[in-house]
Amino acid sequence: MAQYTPHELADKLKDGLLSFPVTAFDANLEVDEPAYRRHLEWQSSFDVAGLFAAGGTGEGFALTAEEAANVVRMAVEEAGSRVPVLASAGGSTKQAIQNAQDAEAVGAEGLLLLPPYLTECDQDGLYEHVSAICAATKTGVIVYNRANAIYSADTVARLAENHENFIGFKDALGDIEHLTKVYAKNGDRLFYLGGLPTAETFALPLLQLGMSTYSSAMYNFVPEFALDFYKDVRAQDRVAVNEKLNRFVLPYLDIRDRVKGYGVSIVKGGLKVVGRDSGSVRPPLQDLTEKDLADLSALIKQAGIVPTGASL
Ligand SMILES: O=C([O-])C(=O)C[C@H](O)[C@@H](O)C(=O)[O-]
Repeated sequence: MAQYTPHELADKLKDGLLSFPVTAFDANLEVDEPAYRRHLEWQSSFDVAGLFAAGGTGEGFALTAEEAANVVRMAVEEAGSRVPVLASAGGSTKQAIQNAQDAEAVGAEGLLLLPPYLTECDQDGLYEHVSAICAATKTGVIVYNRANAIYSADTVARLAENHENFIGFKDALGDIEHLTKVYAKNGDRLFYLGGLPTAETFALPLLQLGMSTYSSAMYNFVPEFALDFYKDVRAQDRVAVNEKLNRFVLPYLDIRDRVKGYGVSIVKGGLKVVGRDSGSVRPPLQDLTEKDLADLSALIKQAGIVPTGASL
């Protein structure tokens, strides 16, 4: 049973950092329940505003619907009393409705709606797709603006007008003109979150466009650093943000960009480095090579951001 109304949820999420926990796998690449629960316990022990289970960093794209529902259930059981847990929904409209209802049944407070799979779509079709999902759940729905699902300012406004539980707009496109139009038209009716890969990189400029928060993948393995970064962003402390970009985030991008799909693999690599192994990534992703892992380890150490209690 949800503890927040959709609007209470939006209020909570918009003013804090958002965690997208990895899904732990064992040596056979099956979901590793104990390791996942340990990770959730750690992730929810800090001051984050929301925890999105089985998202992109959680390899939701590599989970079956049953696995995803199970992962969300564990997240609610483990962390739900401390921080609101949200789930992902994707695929066909019917599949996304099923994901939404599975998530609601296990106590998720909200939903991140991923783009439909393997097709093009235009505004009326997107409107119908999102409308059907909003109508099928009482929980808050956030659309993910990326790939084939680019929501115009008018479509966002139409959804907001017709669905009370439509609460948020997450962006992974980074088109300034588009974001300006969406925010200018919809203002505080929604909350806005940045979701470009390694969201810290863009966090300060996007704040000016109304995006008061973002999904932090690196929060998984350096939570204290990620939270400090978010504080600096919200304080609009450009000097502090730049210092952290130079000390860790930008050199981190250099390792992340060595192989396609490393955006997730590097997060699991970071967890290995800090002694909180969550296993390998599932195909089609690949684990960091030994050299890349060693470089990441050296960078975390050199940046002086080893999490409390860990030793490298
Ligand atoms: O679904 C997800 O994991 C994401 O939103 C992508 C990442 O969290 C992205 O924002 C990042 O890499 O920081």
